[in-house]
Amino acid sequence: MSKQKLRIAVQKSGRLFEDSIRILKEAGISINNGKEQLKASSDNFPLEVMYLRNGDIPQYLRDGVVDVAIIGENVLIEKGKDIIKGDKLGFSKCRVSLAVPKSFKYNSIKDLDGLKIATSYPNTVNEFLMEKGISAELHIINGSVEIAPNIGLADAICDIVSSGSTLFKNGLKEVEIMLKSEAVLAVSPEISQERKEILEKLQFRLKSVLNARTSKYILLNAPNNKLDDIIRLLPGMRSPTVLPLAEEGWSSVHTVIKEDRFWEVLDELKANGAEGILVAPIEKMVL
Ligand SMILES: Nc1ncnc2c1ncn2[C@@H]1O[C@H](COP(=O)(O)OP(=O)(O)OP(=O)(O)O)[C@@H](O)[C@H]1O
Ligand SMILES: O=P(O)(O)OC[C@H]1O[C@H](OP(=O)(O)OP(=O)(O)O)[C@H](O)[C@@H]1O
Ligand SMILES: [Mg+2]
Repeated sequence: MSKQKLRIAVQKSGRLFEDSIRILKEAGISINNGKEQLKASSDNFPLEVMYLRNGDIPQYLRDGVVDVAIIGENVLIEKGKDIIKGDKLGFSKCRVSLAVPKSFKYNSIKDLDGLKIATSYPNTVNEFLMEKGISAELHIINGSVEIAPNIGLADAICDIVSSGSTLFKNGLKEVEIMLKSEAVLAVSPEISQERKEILEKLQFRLKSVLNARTSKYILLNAPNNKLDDIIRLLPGMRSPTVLPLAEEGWSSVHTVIKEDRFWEVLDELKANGAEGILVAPIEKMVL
């Protein structure tokens, strides 16, 4: 095996840290030192982990000092348009939105023309406003953006929204969603061919973890005369496994299903005579 290691940047502390480490672990990659070290190696996969500030990661990727990173799409849109976005990782889902005080009579984006907007995402806001032909004065602040209207610093804000509770607590309402974001595996445009090969192995493992997370293994008993209908509802990976039950006229059907699809088809399965429906988690799923 090659001596080269793939260098991955992971947020040192914050919203992305725990889920980033968890997904690497579920992909079978053990990371030795704690994050106090700022740099750690895996002993069972050619990977070196650098713990960095989220906001600094696009520059490290651009310079080729790290090869890949787990980072919010929103940060790439703000300051890493030249970075390859890579696969979505399914966590840290949020949106970047404009919000105004509840009492603000908001009809359209035109209402923000000439006003002051506080944000940590100036490029994203500027681009959005420019597209709409609106000009506003931006106040760039790094945190606690939602407090800006209350202290008279701005008329509106642009920040990350997830549950909406920070907006609510600060008496604000979301009026425009500028973009939706989740964690992605971003890739440096400078990555070497040799490290790209390691990256492909990592991507394959991450996909298996993500497929497993969103899928369930389902087992049920079905009367034989309804098997065709039930199989139509549960196409599975290639096709379901059908095994005869000890009781004449009945079969056991085993298959894999996306979790959200399960709830959609449950009533139809029951209407077709399915019984004893069991749903179990899947640890890894290799397609
Ligand atoms: N409330 C939230 N819900 C879901 N995802 C979020 C939320 N807030 C932030 N995120 C996502 O997690 C990423 C990291 O957010 P976090 O607040 O931990 O870092 P930061 O303070 O912006 O960065 P740094 O590491 O530079 O201090 C964001 O870029 C965004 O993609
Ligand atoms: O819609 P909500 O679920 O309330 O989430 C949104 C809040 O979460 C983030 O802040 P965070 O808690 O990461 O604090 P920070 O400003 O210190 O990064 C973001 O900047 C918002 O303030
Ligand atoms: Mg934050």
